[in-house]
Amino acid sequence: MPSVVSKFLDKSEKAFSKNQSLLSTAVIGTALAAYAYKIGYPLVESLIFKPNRESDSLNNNLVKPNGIKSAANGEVKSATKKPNGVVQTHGDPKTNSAISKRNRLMTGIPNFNLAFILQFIKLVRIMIPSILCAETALLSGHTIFLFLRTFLSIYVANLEGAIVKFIVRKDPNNFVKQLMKWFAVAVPATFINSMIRYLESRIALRFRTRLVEHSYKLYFKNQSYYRVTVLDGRLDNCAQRLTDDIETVASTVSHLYGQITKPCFDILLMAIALANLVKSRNSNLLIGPVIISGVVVVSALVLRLVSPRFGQLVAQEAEKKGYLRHVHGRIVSNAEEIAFYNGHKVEQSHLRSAFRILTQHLEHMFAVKLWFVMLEQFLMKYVWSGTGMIVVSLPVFLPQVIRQVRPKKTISFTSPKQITASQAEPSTSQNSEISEPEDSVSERTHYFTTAKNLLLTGSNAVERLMSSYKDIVELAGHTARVANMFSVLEEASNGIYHKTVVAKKETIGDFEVEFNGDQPVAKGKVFAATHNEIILKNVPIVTPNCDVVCPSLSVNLKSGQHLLITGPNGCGKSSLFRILSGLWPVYGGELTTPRNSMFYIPQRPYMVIGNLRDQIIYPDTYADMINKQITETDLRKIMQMVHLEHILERDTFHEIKDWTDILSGGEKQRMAVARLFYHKPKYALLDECTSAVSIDVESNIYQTAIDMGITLLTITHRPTLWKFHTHILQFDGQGYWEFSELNCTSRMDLKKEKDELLLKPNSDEKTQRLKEINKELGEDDV
Ligand SMILES: Nc1ncnc2c1ncn2[C@@H]1O[C@H](COP(=O)(O)OP(=O)(O)OP(=O)(O)O)[C@@H](O)[C@H]1O
Repeated sequence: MPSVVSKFLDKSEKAFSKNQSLLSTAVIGTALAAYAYKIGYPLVESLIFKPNRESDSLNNNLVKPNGIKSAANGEVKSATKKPNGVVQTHGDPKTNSAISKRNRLMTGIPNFNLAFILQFIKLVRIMIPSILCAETALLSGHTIFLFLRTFLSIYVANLEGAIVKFIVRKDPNNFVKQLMKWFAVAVPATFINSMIRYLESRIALRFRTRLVEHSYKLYFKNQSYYRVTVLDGRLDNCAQRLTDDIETVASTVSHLYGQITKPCFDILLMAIALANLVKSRNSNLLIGPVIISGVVVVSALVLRLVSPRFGQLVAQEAEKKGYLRHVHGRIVSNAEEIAFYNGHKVEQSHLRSAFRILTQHLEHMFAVKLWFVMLEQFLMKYVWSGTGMIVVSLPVFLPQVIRQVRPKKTISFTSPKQITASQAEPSTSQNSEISEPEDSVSERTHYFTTAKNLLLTGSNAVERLMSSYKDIVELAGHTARVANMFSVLEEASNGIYHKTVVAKKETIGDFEVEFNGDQPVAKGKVFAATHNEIILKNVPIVTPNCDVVCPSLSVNLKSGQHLLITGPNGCGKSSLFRILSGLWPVYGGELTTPRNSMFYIPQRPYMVIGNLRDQIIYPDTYADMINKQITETDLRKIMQMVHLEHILERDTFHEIKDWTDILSGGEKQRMAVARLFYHKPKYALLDECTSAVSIDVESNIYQTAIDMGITLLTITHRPTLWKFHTHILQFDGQGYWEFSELNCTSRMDLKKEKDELLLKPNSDEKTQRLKEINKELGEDDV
């Protein structure tokens, strides 16, 4: 069998021997052509198609959460989107325009450019707020250790040179001495290395803490967390930016500091050490550095030219990761509903699709990186090493060349020390004749090993500096996302919103939102109530999409006048609460509210992380409760008022549990009412907040609230609650409304008549009468 194979190989070798060189040339040529195409084509493409690409990618970024994105390719399908993102603004126009202008300067495709520098400076100011802070102290310590590390590298390079020299010289005594030194150096060297890593992690954590604190401050300022999700459409996934992106920025900046500082020290000190070494060999000081600098500069230019847009790629990756996390989050928070529906197929397909988008992007990134890294490695590993070898050989070969040209003049390879020694003892010429060749070889080995080590450290330093460029461009991607989040949060807290708006409905009434350029102006005036009154004078109800739901609403309500709000679905009842609470801008008219004396209870009650006590006192803390001199006995009474005493029989006030899952729908609603009784506000905005509570308990609750002196503004479809109200605001669903005193008896009669009519067989007369009654009751006409 082996003979058969060898014969076959023999034959094939003969067959291919003629074409072998041709074949190799073809393979190398094809590889080079493919490489040149891969590197060259994107360059040509970017030069020719650059403007279109940039605008495309910007558009894609703008429309994210509001436009509907196709799952597979991330294209926007929003058919009727406005050409410009509409900006909604309230607050001081001068400040707003200054903030917008500054923020506009800082946007664009993430790369190593002016926008990145501005964004980075902004983040650095947050991460290092002053010269005298913990971060500067840590950075100084880090710098000192990096510097010490470089010194040690030079010392070790020399030591290794000496060790090799004594091996070549066959001098065991000196070899052992140098080896002992080498082991002794290992102790501080390992300590310094560990300290460098420790300080890098500490700095990263400090930076992260600063950024997180700053972002939380902005996130919770003027309800920005609500505004950026509902009123503004620029932040696709705030959670991803607040967690992952901030963490990446902090760790990358901390890492880059060492990555750039250490090589700078290395290059500087290695250059000095190498210069001394070259000087000691009486060689030319200029040739080596000129050759090295030339090669490094050319390599850097080539890499800069062919470098893909890592910043943009990294920003897109973060965006896609954020989307995947968002889909996961939705499943976690709606697990029960999905399980009831058996909707796992749909949810799984959403997850898969989100994951596929991410993997497709990562594959694209890996492919782009492959070609770049190949070129990078070729230049840095092979071209530089070759150059290093040439430079190291120069002091060895050049004197030989010179000696051949000028044979009479002798240049020895001995060290300066030996030169002086040989000059001082001319009589020992016979000895030196024997020992000189051995000494000369060991000295040359010493020189070569030291120079090689120094050059290696130096070239590693330059390599790290150059690959830092890639890291900086990647950092630009994350920086852009974090800085952009800060800008949007800042603007949102100042009332500046950008949102892609879908086509408007027909204008209702004579109110139209006024635009300044592409910015709708919130012209309404808001006053703080002096006597706990609520007054709306010609206030329009306008949605974040700039749809006018009600053109002009006027209501005058005093404390003690309980208001019932009715109307068909989508007529603007909850929106009125949003305007009263200051969540939505006031686009016209005048609004007077006692904002701090109002307490809102939604239909879907929110359960906070914490124990049972925390559920009742929210948004107060335990310290607030103590300050208000409210005891657990008082809380127990409140629990009895809302008929939740049975929970106290099985649970204590102090156990932390997931109350969203533990409590039933009705129990959660009653818990929300318990909050109302704890806070005892002047006004309660009740948005169908007892729809899951039994009618008799609900009546009890309403009576208790009135007895406590709380004025009720209630949205409800239950006639049993009418009797607790004195006034009625009835919307007709067409933008019109009626505000009057509530005549409960006549309303009840109408309701009774409607119920009786519904039991009768269908007829034109019945339909006509039902229409009239529904209009009067402000109910949906079916
Ligand atoms: N965040 C939003 N962005 C855009 N439009 C919104 C937003 N919230 C509500 N709307 C729209 O505003 C209109 C009024 O909504 P609102 O919630 O006030 O209705 P509602 O009268 O409370 O209805 P329901 O009785 O069904 O609760 C609706 O057409 C709704 O689609």
